[in-house]
This record gives sequence, structure tokens and C-alpha cells, in this order.
Amino acid sequence: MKVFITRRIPEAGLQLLREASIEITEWTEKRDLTTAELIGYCKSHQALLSAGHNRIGVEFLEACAHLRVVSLHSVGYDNVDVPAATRLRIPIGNTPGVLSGATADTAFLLMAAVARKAIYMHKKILQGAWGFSDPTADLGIDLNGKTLGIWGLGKIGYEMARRCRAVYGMRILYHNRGHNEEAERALGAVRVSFDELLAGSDVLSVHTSLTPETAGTFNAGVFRRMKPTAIFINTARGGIHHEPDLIAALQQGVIWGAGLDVTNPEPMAADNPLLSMENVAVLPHIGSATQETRSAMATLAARNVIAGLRGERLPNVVNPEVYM
Ligand SMILES: NC(=O)C1=CN([C@@H]2O[C@H](COP(=O)(O)OP(=O)(O)OC[C@H]3O[C@@H](n4cnc5c(N)ncnc54)[C@H](O)[C@@H]3O)[C@@H](O)[C@H]2O)C=CC1
Ligand SMILES: O=C(O)C(=O)CO
Repeated sequence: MKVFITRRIPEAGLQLLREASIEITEWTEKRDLTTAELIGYCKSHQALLSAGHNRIGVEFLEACAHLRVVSLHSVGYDNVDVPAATRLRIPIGNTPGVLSGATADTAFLLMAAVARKAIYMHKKILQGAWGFSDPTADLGIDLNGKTLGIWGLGKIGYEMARRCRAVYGMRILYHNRGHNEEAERALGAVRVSFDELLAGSDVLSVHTSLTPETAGTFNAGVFRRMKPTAIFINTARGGIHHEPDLIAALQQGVIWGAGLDVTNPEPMAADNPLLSMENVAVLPHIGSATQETRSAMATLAARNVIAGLRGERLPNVVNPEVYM
């Protein structure tokens, strides 16, 4: 049995695959494969382990319908045409849970960095501009006692809310498809309408998945319904905000600041105006990038491959309908 891996993954996952006597082919070039290349490699393999965000679309899936499993090294699966995979009875695996803490840490650090203009001030030192200290200049804002709004209170949203409640005593509002009873009980979180979330949040943090319903939601009209003092945080997917509208909202003072771990497109161009704004912090999609978390993700992704190749149900399957 052979698995094709699209980017190097941590040793913990590779070791599990070797122990299960699975032959590994790794793509080691530092660029994404084209669909044609991916099809070419997968023809001679029975499993695909996709790290990074290769498009797993209908063209690929139809050409590789022999695959017993497509295992993602991520929790997000917006890069996959899941209905097509289900139709072709290809199980799709992902890595939920193990990255929730690390990704929430990233949202939290972006929030704190924006509130205190930390990245911008660091850049000023590098430019030799640490000069005379003016007590009225470069002031940030306190987060203590402020209101956090979470859009998408699932696993990562919950971890972000828990951190903000514990450290800053923040009041938690959330808008989610259903109730999150644990968050309501443990954190006093209050479920509100989307409009109330926009109007009531001092910090609004996005944690939904990227779907046709959530794509482009944060646009000019939505930013205008937020507080002019609000901080917008997105660690979910860049496609959920409209980037030119976000730039304009920040330039015009419609909202106060933004912290992004995800951009649209990725990578972000080095001359993007967001990178030179005072109240903005941008990271290059490093939400889950800790040694422990990436090893845990590699382990889950390898377990999905092993189960798929053995004809067993994947431990974490995105499309359980394939088993019906
Ligand atoms: N920056 C990074 O490196 C990472 C980013 N992510 C992103 O974070 C996302 C969330 O991950 P998890 O918390 O594990 O997923 P999850 O499935 O536990 O939580 C997502 C929540 O959003 C809610 N939701 C979805 N669409 C909605 C809508 N239209 N309106 C209201 N609520 C909606 C769901 O009900 C669910 O509660 C992933 O899909 C992925 O895109 C995940 C890991 C790392
Ligand atoms: O898991 C995901 O969805 C990511 O974005 C990277 O960890």
C-alpha cells in the first residue's frame, strides 16, 4: 500500500505509517503541485495525505476515484469538493481538536498585539525610530472588562473565549448555528443575533469554517455595523473577509484595528497596505504551528490513512455518508 504526501509532515506521522508497512512518497519541492501533477502521482498510490491547501476538486477526484482515502493535515476542508468525494465514495479525513488550543493562542496573541500596536512599535525600533517618548502618542487600548464577540463558537472559538474570559474577564457574546451550552454554563457566554454581535463586540473574532454561506461575509456594509473602536480578528480563513473592504474600513476609521492569521490571497503580497498600518497585526497562517500541535495533527492524519487503507472507518471523517 502506498501513500502520496504533498508536503513534509512531522516525524510522528511518518513513523506510524512506516510501522503500518505503508510505502511513503513525499513531494519535497517548496511549491504546490498542479492538479495534473497530483493526478499523475496519485495514479500509482492508494492514499493521499494532503498537507497545505492543495485544491482537491472534482477533476482530481474523478481522475483518482480509486483512492481509498484522502487525509487532510488540517481541520479545515474548504479546499475539498466534499459532495464530489462522497458521490465517488472517497472518505475525507481531517484533524479536529488537537489544534484548537494553538489556534486560539494565535487569535489571542493577535488581539493583544493589535490592542497595544505591538508589531508596529517593533517595526519602529527596527527603523531606528525609538526616540523621545511622548505620553500622548502610540496609545493602545485596554482589553480588561471589554466584550468579546465570537462568530462560530465551535472548538477553536470556545478556546479563544475561555482565554479572554480568564485573562481579561471579558464578557462573551457569540453567534453560532446552534447553542453552545458548555460556553453558556462555564463562561457565561450569551448567544445573540449576527447584528447584535456586530453592534456589541469590542473584539470580534471569526472562527467559522469557510463555506459558500460564510465567504465574503465581512465586507464594507458589515464593518459599518461594528463599533468604530472594534478590533476584527480572523484566524479562520481569509475568504471570510473582503480584503479591500477591510483595508478601506481601517483607513477610514470605520473599525479601529485588525489581526489576521489568514489572508486573501495567501501568501499576502509584501506591499499590502495592511502591513504598514499601526493597528494591524498579520501572521502568515501559523495558527497551528507549534511542535506539539503539528505532531498531533500528523498522528491523526496518519491514523486516517492507515484506517482508510485497511478499509476501516476513518477515526475523523468529514463525510460519514460514504459509510451509509
Ligand atoms: N489559522 C489556522 O491555522 C487555523 C484555522 N482553522 C480554521 O478554523 C475553522 C474552525 O475550526 P474548529 O473550531 O475546529 O471548527 P468547529 O466546527 O468546531 O467550529 C466551527 C463553528 O462555526 C459554526 N458555524 C459554521 N458556519 C456558521 C454560520 N454560517 N453561522 C454561524 N455559525 C457557523 C459551527 O456551527 C461551529 O460551531 C476551520 O474550519 C478552519 O478554517 C483551523 C485550524 C487552524
Ligand atoms: O487546520 C487548518 O484548517 C489550518 O488552517 C492549518 O492548521
